[in-house]
Amino acid sequence: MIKVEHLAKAVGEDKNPVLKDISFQLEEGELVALLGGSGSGKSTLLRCLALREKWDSGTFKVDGVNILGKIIGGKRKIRREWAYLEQNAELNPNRTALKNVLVGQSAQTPIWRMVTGMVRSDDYMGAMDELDALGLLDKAKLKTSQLSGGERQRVAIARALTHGAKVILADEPVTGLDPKSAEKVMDSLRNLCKETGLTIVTVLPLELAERYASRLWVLEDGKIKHDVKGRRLTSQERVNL
Ligand SMILES: Nc1ncnc2c1ncn2[C@@H]1O[C@H](COP(=O)(O)OP(=O)(O)OP(=O)(O)O)[C@@H](O)[C@H]1O
Repeated sequence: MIKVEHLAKAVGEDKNPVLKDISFQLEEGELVALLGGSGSGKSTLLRCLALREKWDSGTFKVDGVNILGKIIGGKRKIRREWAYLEQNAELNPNRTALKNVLVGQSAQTPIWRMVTGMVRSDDYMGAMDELDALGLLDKAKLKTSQLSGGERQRVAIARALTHGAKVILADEPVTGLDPKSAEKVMDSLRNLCKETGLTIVTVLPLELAERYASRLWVLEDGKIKHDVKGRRLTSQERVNL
């Protein structure tokens, strides 16, 4: 269980208070869509949760562990078990999809493995399983430069899962994709949440958010103004989107 209370974050030289008071509780397997007008703080919130930004204030607990406390283990837990996918997934274009999955993000991969590209056979099987689950088995041996945008996004997701991600924070994972590819990515994500208990917080266009997310958060004035489960937004709730 993830519990955030009173997260605040001001950005830039003029200390613009983008996040003023963010509080929520999240259970395993939820797929949360972050909505809000341009500049409402969606990316800033994801970056704070990924510990890419220092929090000004607030408490952050995961399974009872105080993440921002003095014990180092809390932050390490997030770095090991959570994956942050930026808008354009960084993959090595000259390596195959499989190699990109195997020799993943620097924080999670031993340096010798990144340099040599060497892998163990159980890692190989694990990576093939994730590629299969994301509908990419037949693309495993292609270089990622030969894949479509949606396929590359799914490789990035497979990489996060292979490296043990329990939570994925994804900033606009389907932006720039054609509608069919976007649906494929969202289908994969929704299935993973349902079947494996993966938790996702992601920025999505409203139409896809309402179709695929189990929960909708509307950010406004530095707060989660609406927190909606199991239904679409009302016209009043979507007025500033
Ligand atoms: N490093 C920074 N320095 C100065 N201002 C920043 C910085 N990061 C974000 N901001 C500002 O904070 C506000 C929130 O930005 P953020 O990227 O979180 O919004 P967003 O909701 O993701 O926006 P969009 O939907 O347009 O991507 C914006 O006004 C942005 O200009």
